[in-house]
Amino acid sequence: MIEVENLTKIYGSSPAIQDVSFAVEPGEIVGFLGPNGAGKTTTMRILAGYLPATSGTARIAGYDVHEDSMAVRQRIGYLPELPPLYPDMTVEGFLYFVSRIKGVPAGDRADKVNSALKRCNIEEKRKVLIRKLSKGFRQRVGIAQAIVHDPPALILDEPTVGLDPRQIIEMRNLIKSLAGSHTIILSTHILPEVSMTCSRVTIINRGQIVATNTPENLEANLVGGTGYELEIAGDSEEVLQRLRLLSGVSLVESLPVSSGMFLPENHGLYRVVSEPGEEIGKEIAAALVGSGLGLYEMRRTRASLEEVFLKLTTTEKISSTEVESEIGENPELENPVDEPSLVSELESENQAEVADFAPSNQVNELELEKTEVADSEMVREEAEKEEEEA
Ligand SMILES: Nc1ncnc2c1ncn2[C@@H]1O[C@H](COP(=O)(O)OP(=O)(O)OP(=O)(O)O)[C@@H](O)[C@H]1O
Repeated sequence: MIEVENLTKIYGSSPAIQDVSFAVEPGEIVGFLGPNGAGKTTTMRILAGYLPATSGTARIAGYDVHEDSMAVRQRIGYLPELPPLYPDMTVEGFLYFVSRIKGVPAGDRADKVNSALKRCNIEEKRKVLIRKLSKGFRQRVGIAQAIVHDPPALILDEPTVGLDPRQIIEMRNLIKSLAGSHTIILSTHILPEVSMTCSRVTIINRGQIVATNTPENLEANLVGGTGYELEIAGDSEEVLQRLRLLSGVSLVESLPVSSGMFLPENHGLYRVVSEPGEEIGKEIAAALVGSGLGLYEMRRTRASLEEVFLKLTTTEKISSTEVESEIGENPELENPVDEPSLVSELESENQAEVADFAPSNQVNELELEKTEVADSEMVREEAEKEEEEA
């Protein structure tokens, strides 16, 4: 559903992302995980058609995000880091408005809006002005606007940023409930987000993909095999010998008893690590119990996703002088453009024009962003007019 091949984006002379490739299968939720500045937002914006890549391709449902941006926009829902909501519209009015912009036929709008309100659990807020909503509810309205036209793919950029712990849980549950009927890519720098929400994770660091796998496999690969910690009663030499005789074992050792920990006499702590990919918990238990040794505790231990993440992303930080000189050289950093309005669908014609005349997608980026801002202002006015009429 989402295919990204060798995507590169260069700002000035520094690459924000380099040769990024990954794919998201239909119905999957993939986490795009990386530390600050890794290139997540850049990738999400390219996927959503709001930023042209310097090179490489990205396709959604078979359509190129640059060449067929109109077709792509009809097939995606995009939640930028700062959702573009109109504070003086009611939730319902805003969703009607968005559904119209997204091309939902007039006769279907009520159904689509009701369904988005229901799925995001904001039905009781339908008549409330957006500016009166808490951050958590605004974020749900942000998701509702992304799904109101029922797109097959959702691109969510840091969907839980700024939410309190309860709102984070609610948002994760909402995202999980959307999987299956939607293919989702969500960017985050928060680890539990991916292990709790995503079936696969792609880790990006300093603009490059450093790993793609399920959270479980990433953890298992780091350790090599599965680790087991055991509390066993019996002669220590005999215990070690029994464990070493097991097949599929790569390491057996006795562990020191930490101070403050009480163990009955004749009990000891041990650690066993299996060969890569082997699960030998049952065999360990059978061998110990079969030989009359007392197995009091057995616990599987694995590297946490946090360890994997740190291992893959811990690199030297650029010095502040480098950052300053980067800012000095690049006017875009000094004058960042607002996150594009979701309603800049209207820009598509202008964008097509820009694309026609620009020799490479690198050239038209500033034009594209200017168009986004201009359109967002135009649409804001239109939205206000519509609200007054209502
Ligand atoms: N308009 C721009 N001009 C110049 N450099 C930029 C621009 N936008 C982003 N960058 C740079 O590109 C790199 C990737 O930025 P990006 O915003 O994609 O990272 P991120 O992973 O989303 O970070 P965060 O988690 O902090 O939002 C950073 O070094 C950033 O400074």
